[in-house]
Amino acid sequence: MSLLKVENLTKSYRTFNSLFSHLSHPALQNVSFQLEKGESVGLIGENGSGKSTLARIISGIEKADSGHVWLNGTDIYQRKNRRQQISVVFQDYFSSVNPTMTVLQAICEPLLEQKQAAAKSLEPLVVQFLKKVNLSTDCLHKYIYQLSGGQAQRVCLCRALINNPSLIILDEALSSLDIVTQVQLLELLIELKNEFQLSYFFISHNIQMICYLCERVLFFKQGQIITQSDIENLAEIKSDYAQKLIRSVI
Ligand SMILES: Nc1ncnc2c1ncn2[C@@H]1O[C@H](COP(=O)(O)OP(=O)(O)OP(=O)(O)O)[C@@H](O)[C@H]1O
Repeated sequence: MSLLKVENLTKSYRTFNSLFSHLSHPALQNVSFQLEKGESVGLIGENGSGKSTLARIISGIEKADSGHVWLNGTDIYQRKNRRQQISVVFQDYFSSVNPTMTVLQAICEPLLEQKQAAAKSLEPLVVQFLKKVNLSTDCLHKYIYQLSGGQAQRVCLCRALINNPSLIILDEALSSLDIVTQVQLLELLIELKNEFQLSYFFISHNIQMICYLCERVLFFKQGQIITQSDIENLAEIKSDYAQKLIRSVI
């Protein structure tokens, strides 16, 4: 059984063009794909092609108009399944976590929503996770706004890991970091993947990062997967659109 099965997802947004009429704009059109346990899949596509909409729907933040998302054979809209098994890290770390929380509070928050526990009692666990993402325990009582971008994104990774998920969605999670920090975090993601048997759904405009982290890549255009390829066969891809996206970075 696949870890993730996405079946015929369709989503449209309404935009009002006057007080009384609206236009329906399709963001996703019959999107289907599967991701196996332990596999990491990249998603690349031009701006506005619907990548973040897909991420929000798979993670259960937003609902599709039609279609299904199955995780380990269970519908993700059953809240308890989603919360424990899918985590998301977004590009904008300062809006993903409340900047006035301490690192301890921010990392514990997903667990506190599930369990009746106090942040203090989870401190030893948080310290273990900080070590895993190479953050000093000196950070524990710092506020999020006092961290650098790279440190804040490591905190977001800790938050994502603490629920022991089987799938982490990374939506442009490294895009706003400098190249040195990007490479450090890519290496860290690979270590964490091996240690926790994770799968990643990695959304990026950068095919080089996708090649580094993933085994397969989906090419997205106007809300549809137009082609896909194993990373090792990328040179043989036929689609002009996919070739253009590959050439735009390499
Ligand atoms: N909440 C919303 N309300 C209305 N339209 C939306 C909403 N969210 C996204 N859209 C529209 O849906 C389309 C897909 O947007 P989305 O952000 O998913 O694309 P994307 O591929 O992630 O873009 P980018 O690479 O620029 O981040 C766009 O036309 C966008 O304007």
